[in-house]
Amino acid sequence: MTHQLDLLASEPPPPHGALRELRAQGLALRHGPGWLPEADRHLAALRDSVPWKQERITLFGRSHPIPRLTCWMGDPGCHYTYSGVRNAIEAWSAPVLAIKALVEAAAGCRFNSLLLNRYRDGNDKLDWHADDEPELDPGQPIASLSLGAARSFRLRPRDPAANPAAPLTLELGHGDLLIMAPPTQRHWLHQVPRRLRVRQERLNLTFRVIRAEAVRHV
Ligand SMILES: O=C(O)CCC(=O)C(=O)O
Ligand SMILES: [Fe+2]
Repeated sequence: MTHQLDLLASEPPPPHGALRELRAQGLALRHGPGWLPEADRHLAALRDSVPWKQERITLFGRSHPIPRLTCWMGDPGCHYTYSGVRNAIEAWSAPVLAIKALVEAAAGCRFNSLLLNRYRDGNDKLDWHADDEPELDPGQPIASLSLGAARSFRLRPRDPAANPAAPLTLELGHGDLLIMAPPTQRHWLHQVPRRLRVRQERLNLTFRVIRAEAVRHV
């Protein structure tokens, strides 16, 4: 079922576990508010078990901590370079595999890698980008699962001159699933802006498919 974006505000929320479609030019999303069962238990398990890292990026010759904690997980060989950071791969852990199985069933796709982000409070953020790195398979969806504090997730067309669709903001809450299907990453950018009033932390898991040709067993 396809909805008009401007009708969404007047629609009742979808039943638990259902995904609503959001479409615009070059954009194909499916959003399930509160989709994950037992979200509290998953949040506690991930918070305590994931080997969170404080990565740094170098801008104009100066090194800065990135404004969130991260962890890269995946099948052996699924390396991924993100904002110039070549992440060490962690092996899949049991708490993550439990969520991965549910997300794969909903997305209809097998994921071989995952970026976990931990926004410690509303000061942590993620700037405008698309998940369009060359090692990612552009024909596969990216599935994003959120736990903890609700945060705004903004999307806008990459080239507003070519794409007149209006920017949109989703509030991604505890247990929400957001599937970003092709060609979303090609035509749209997304961000998680700072929200200084948010004191609680939020975890986000983006499941991805690294192209077979890019898997390197070194
Ligand atoms: O935290 C989010 O909701 C988005 C994360 C994201 O866009 C990414 O990891 O590439
Ligand atoms: Fe992203």
